Amino acid sequence: MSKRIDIKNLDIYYGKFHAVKNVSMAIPARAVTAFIGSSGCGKSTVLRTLNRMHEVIPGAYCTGEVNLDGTNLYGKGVDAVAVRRMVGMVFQRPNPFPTMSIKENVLAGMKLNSKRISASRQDEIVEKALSGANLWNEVKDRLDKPGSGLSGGQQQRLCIARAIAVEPDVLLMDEPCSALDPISTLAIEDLIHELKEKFTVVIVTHNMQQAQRVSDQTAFFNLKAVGEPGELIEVGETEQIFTSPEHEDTERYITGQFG
Ligand SMILES: Nc1ncnc2c1ncn2[C@@H]1O[C@H](COP(=O)(O)OP(=O)(O)OP(=O)(O)O)[C@@H](O)[C@H]1O
Repeated sequence: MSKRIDIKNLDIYYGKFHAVKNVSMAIPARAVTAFIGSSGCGKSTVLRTLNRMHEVIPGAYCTGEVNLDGTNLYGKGVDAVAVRRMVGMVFQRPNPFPTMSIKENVLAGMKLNSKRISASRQDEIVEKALSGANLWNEVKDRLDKPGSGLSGGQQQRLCIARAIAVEPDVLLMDEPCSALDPISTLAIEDLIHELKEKFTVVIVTHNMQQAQRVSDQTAFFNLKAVGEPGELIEVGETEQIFTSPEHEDTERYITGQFG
């Protein structure tokens, strides 16, 4: 569990559109890495290539390497479904399966991955994943009720439970708090602190305070002009990026002068 990622010379395209140019960076294990940058610079695009999720978009492809503890996720014979099991994802809007109970939602990924799980093992997995997502105490007495009956913040924690139930190595989060109120946001941020003990976490956020609160490392992406590909401008320890960035564009972005 918890593996490092090494991105090498990654270029990403949507058909003929070159969306992101030549990204190389390391993402350490057992740490939180934040992707920041103005709208359209390619943060979500890069995030999606870390578990080959961009491949569900017709025409989208990338070149270069994404190595998970040394294994290239784009190497010959590597199965995209197996990759998504190792590298889980949580989206902007909580998206529990509406017709499924809380318990079924947690087990949804497991059932896709393995044939039969005994009832007692299912109970263990559900309790462990919901506890890991800080939701167990709130839902343990209503596991058979629909997941869609929970509050927005609870639904997002349910989605995190669903993602961690399959015990991935990496957890990708694409603006996981953008649809949540401030209290639910703080609950998710606290949870992210705990998750990094077990998982490598990568989070896209527009919220500078959030990047500073939750991440150990920050990567700043930028776009020279509309129609140009997004680029990684700099990556470093979060404190350094926010106190003494090397690039003028980073300084302007974190001080709110553009974006
Ligand atoms: N499915 C898609 N098909 C075609 N182009 C896309 C697709 N998704 C994103 N793009 C384009 O790729 C570029 C990068 O988009 P992306 O969503 O990765 O940026 P972002 O930095 O995450 O933006 P935001 O902060 O607004 O979410 C943009 O020009 C966008 O229009």
